[in-house]
Amino acid sequence: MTAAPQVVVQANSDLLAAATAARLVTRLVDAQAAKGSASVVLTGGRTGTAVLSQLLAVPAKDAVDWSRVDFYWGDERFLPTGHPDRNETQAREALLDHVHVDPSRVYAMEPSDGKFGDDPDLAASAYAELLAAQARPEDHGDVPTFDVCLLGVGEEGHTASIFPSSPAVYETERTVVAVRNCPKPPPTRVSLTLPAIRRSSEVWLLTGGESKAAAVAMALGGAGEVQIPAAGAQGQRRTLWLLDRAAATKVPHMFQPPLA
Ligand SMILES: O=C(O)[C@H](O)[C@@H](O)[C@H](O)[C@H](O)COP(=O)(O)O
Repeated sequence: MTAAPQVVVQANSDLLAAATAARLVTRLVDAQAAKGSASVVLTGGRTGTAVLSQLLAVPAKDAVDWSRVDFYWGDERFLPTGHPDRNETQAREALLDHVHVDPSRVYAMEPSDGKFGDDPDLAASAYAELLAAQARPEDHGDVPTFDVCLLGVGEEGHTASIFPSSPAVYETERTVVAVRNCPKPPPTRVSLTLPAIRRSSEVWLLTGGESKAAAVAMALGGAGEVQIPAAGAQGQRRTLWLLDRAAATKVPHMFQPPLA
């Protein structure tokens, strides 16, 4: 059972990133208060990376014990270590290098020059094994119950590196897969699958700009996940669409906030 979508709209993309960062601090603080640690799945893309940068500006950011946060990725561009286009590289530059994380709790997906060489299938299998090892009995599966899974959304409705009508979107068993011939460069990636994403406690889809309005409207309007993979990204307890006004222009009326 997953949670029906909720929509929160901010005036512009900067406010979207800042408000999401503040919301994330609160979510991590609450998770740590409840169980001593917190887990977050990071996303690549402009919006996701902007949220990480904005986290540094959140006055209460150090209410989070960053050494007790488990960091995962929803997807990774399959590139060499330190490549500027890797989501890990961008996340380290935006946030992880600036707060006191526990390096052993930062779970990056293998690079293309890592221990599995340039085989993305082996890198995907290794990450699936890592997730299974991190899962506890109460998670009821081979993926930890991530406190929050951050996801971006593409113009054609992709999320993570799960693209419309792609082999990844049809995956029902594996939790992590290699993605080849990706329409968004670079072509080779490693990605969580929708079944893995749906093990999250909360899924936050964050996107802005007019170019995303159609995909957002279709996802919230009932499109299937094969056509709009972001529509299949739902959390066990909460599914939150965090938008700016430009991306929300076509959101179905049922999601419009009550008039003040
Ligand atoms: O590795 C990636 O590229 C991301 O994981 C991808 O899913 C991204 O989040 C969306 O394409 C949105 O990207 P923007 O926020 O830059 O539009």
